[in-house]
Amino acid sequence: MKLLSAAQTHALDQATIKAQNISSIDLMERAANAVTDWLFKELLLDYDTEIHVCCGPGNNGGDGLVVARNLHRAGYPVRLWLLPAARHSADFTHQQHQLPAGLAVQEVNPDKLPDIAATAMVVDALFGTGLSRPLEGDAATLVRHLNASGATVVAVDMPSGLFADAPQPAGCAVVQARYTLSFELPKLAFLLPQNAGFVGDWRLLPLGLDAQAIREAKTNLFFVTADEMRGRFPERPKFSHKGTFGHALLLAGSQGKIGAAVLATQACLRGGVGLLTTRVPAVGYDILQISAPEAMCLADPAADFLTELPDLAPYAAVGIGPGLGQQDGTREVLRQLLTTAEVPLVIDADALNLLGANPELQSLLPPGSLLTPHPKEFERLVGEPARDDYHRLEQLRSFANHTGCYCVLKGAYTALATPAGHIFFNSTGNPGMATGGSGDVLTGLLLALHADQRLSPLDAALLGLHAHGRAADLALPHTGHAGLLASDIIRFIGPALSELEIL
Ligand SMILES: NC(=O)C1=CN([C@@H]2O[C@H](COP(=O)(O)OP(=O)(O)OC[C@H]3O[C@@H](n4cnc5c(N)ncnc54)[C@H](O)[C@@H]3O)[C@@H](O)[C@H]2O)[C@@H](O)CC1
Ligand SMILES: Nc1ncnc2c1ncn2[C@@H]1O[C@H](COP(=O)(O)OP(=O)(O)O)[C@@H](O)[C@H]1O
Ligand SMILES: [K+]
Repeated sequence: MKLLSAAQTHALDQATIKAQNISSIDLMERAANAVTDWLFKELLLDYDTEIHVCCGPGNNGGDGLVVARNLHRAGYPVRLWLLPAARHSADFTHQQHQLPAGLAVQEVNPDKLPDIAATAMVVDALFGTGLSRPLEGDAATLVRHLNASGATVVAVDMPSGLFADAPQPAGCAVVQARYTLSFELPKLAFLLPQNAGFVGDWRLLPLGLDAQAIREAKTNLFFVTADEMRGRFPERPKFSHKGTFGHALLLAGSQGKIGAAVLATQACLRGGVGLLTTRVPAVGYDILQISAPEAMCLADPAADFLTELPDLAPYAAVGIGPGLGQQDGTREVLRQLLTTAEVPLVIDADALNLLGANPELQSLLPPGSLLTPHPKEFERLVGEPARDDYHRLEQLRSFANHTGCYCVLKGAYTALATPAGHIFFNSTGNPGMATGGSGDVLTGLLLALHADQRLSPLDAALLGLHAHGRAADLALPHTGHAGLLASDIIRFIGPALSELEIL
């Protein structure tokens, strides 16, 4: 799915109105009816629920007027609050004239704000994508009052005060929604950790926007859905053999962190690799052979950390990083790998930290490699803390662009930046994955997919990120969030990948 800016969203509304020969009021009715349907179906409101609908002066407010009208007609005791404003949009004014006589309407008085019980439901229709500056004055006062009430806030399109595609200054008033009901396409703001407290759980409601206009909209930001990934993982041909799926080399582990090598090894095997050789320091040899008999093990001459790069000739892809440590000898293994490898590289964990501590190594990165930092590793890599999540995305894009590499930023909605400047947000996964070893599993899985010559580097990365989160989602009913272990993710890699084989 494309992520569009506020301006593009507006243009898409206009294109839909033209293509479908409808009025903007028709589109507003569709939007507001979708919101009302959702409230009926999902919130199961009692007829004595206290409901407040707060409307701003634009079309977001217009949506709110229609929602209030719908709820009132359905017999709910709705109170409608209008924010004082010098001007209103034409569609707002039109909808204001359609309000039924029995519906209680009041203008917000900042000196006597509405009494709102903590058990109430509030529909926030103050501002949507038309927000042009941070909230202040009456609007900010009302928003702070709503947030303090403890009521369940359902935001229409956007939590009011939040920009769809840009940061707002710290401390600004922004609605803290329990749910945000947006239309058809998500907004970039929904995917960033700094906005989680405002957006709450977000849902996309159908609006029937013009498909051709969506196809033609230009963007370099995408939210990757399960529907889009289906059919992109090629089935295994009947006469395939282990050579068909590539021989991968994994460089991992150090004294006390052989577990990371084991997890990445097992995940790589479950990722469908044809053959896997794992290189560990000698201390890890027995452990690895016992815990992953399907993998071959090459012990380094050193006991506790890697000091020598094996001959790379047999391998279709190389992964490096999980549990590696940052010893000088290991740094030299990394340097040698970067200068000699002619196959795709997957670079994670301490290999990233070594790249951060030794920036001269970054110029050796073979173009097309995949790096998988979490935000802290990414900060070490670029050597500069991000101002906010939007700035971090720009750093990510610029890093991918100047190194010619694919670079991931891990977390909820993991982002993948490509050398061409696109950013893809992953849609799978859950907070149970915030536990040691989840990232090692990702590295192993990505390595398997990079060794599979049938996949482009981009498809390998997108499929790996999607399947990793999906495997954790499949494990969740068996473990719960707290009980989810990295090894549970490994168990469900197979089923997660199978889902992606079928259209
Ligand atoms: N355009 C369309 O056809 C549709 C629009 N829809 C709704 O319309 C919304 C966008 O409507 P608008 O473009 O009218 O924009 P908004 O309703 O989000 O806000 C614009 C209004 O708020 C004022 N404003 C902006 N920032 C302010 C601030 N900080 N303090 C005080 N006033 C401020 C503007 O001057 C303008 O009057 C969407 O979010 C969505 O909810 C939906 O009804 C679907 C159809
Ligand atoms: N709240 C979350 N929601 C979804 N995915 C998450 C969440 N927290 C962590 N993850 C995923 O789990 C993995 C954690 O990786 P990482 O931080 O490297 O862990 P480790 O180094 O312990 O293996 C990443 O793929 C990340 O996207
Ligand atoms: K809103």
